[in-house]
Amino acid sequence: MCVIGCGTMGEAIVGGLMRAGWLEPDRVVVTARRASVAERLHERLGVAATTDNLAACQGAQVVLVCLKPQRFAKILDNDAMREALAGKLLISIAAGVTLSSLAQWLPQTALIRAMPNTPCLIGEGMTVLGRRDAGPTAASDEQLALAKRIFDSVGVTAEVEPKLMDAVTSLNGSGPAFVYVMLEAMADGGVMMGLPRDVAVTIAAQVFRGAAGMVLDTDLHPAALKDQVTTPAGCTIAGILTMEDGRIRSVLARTIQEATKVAGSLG
Ligand SMILES: NC(=O)C1=CN([C@@H]2O[C@H](COP(=O)(O)OP(=O)(O)OC[C@H]3O[C@@H](n4cnc5c(N)ncnc54)[C@H](O)[C@@H]3O)[C@@H](O)[C@H]2O)C=CC1
Ligand SMILES: O=C(O)[C@@H]1CCC=N1
Repeated sequence: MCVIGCGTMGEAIVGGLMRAGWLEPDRVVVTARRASVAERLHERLGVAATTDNLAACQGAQVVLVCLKPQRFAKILDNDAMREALAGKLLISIAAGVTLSSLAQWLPQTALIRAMPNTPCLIGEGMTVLGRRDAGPTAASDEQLALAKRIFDSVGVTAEVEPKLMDAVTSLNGSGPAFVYVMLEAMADGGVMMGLPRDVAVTIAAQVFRGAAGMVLDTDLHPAALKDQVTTPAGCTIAGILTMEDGRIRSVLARTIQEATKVAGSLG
């Protein structure tokens, strides 16, 4: 396997794969733009690291591209790369780089788009996969299963139609940042009411973790879970009405809508 552009996300995924025992260090090569960065990656991850993207792709069966969207064309759209990647599986995690663009550059490569998020770093990621259902660049069921195994090692995976990748880029890829803003704001409220900052942040983070677990581990709708907390004439409903006065639901939903629009323009 090779990881082209091994930055924040690439390192999270490679680290997760090795921790899960899924990938031996001698089975992966990672790339970076600068030799000093490659050297540091080699030291941190214990894997081969190079600045030579072409050689890395030539020696790999599976190629995970973790470059920023604007770097894709320069690195992938050339004959040497087309030849190196023909008949192989390429998985791109970039926002906004469509399967159509990838197929134009690499018409003989099996292609999968994946949208992971930074909690992959701690094995709590969510990754959403998309592939074309026909044509020379459509990944096979076996290739999709392989991609799923890769990302299952750093969290949970799901599949959507390719046309929904911008929506999952926003909800899933950007989602952690939106949660951090909400978490920080709730902790600020605790600080305002006298809690020490570290205590407030720990409580807020555990509230998000616990509440998310309740949604995932029970069959209950979020609204039913909210009702469990909301004592008549109690403090929770007082807080919820304040949230609704601030139009928090439409603000959050529109956040996903706006980020989806921008995600679609990044490729
Ligand atoms: N950061 C996030 O939360 C998420 C990012 N993504 C997508 O993942 C991709 C990577 O994002 P990050 O890891 O955050 O970015 P990053 O900037 O940390 O990683 C990109 C890496 O590419 C390397 N690079 C640049 N030019 C290169 C070249 N010519 N050859 C080889 N390597 C080169 C850089 O050294 C850098 O380490 C982006 O396309 C982004 O849309 C997807 C989901 C979540
Ligand atoms: O903000 C971005 O463009 C990237 C894609 C998803 C998360 N971060």
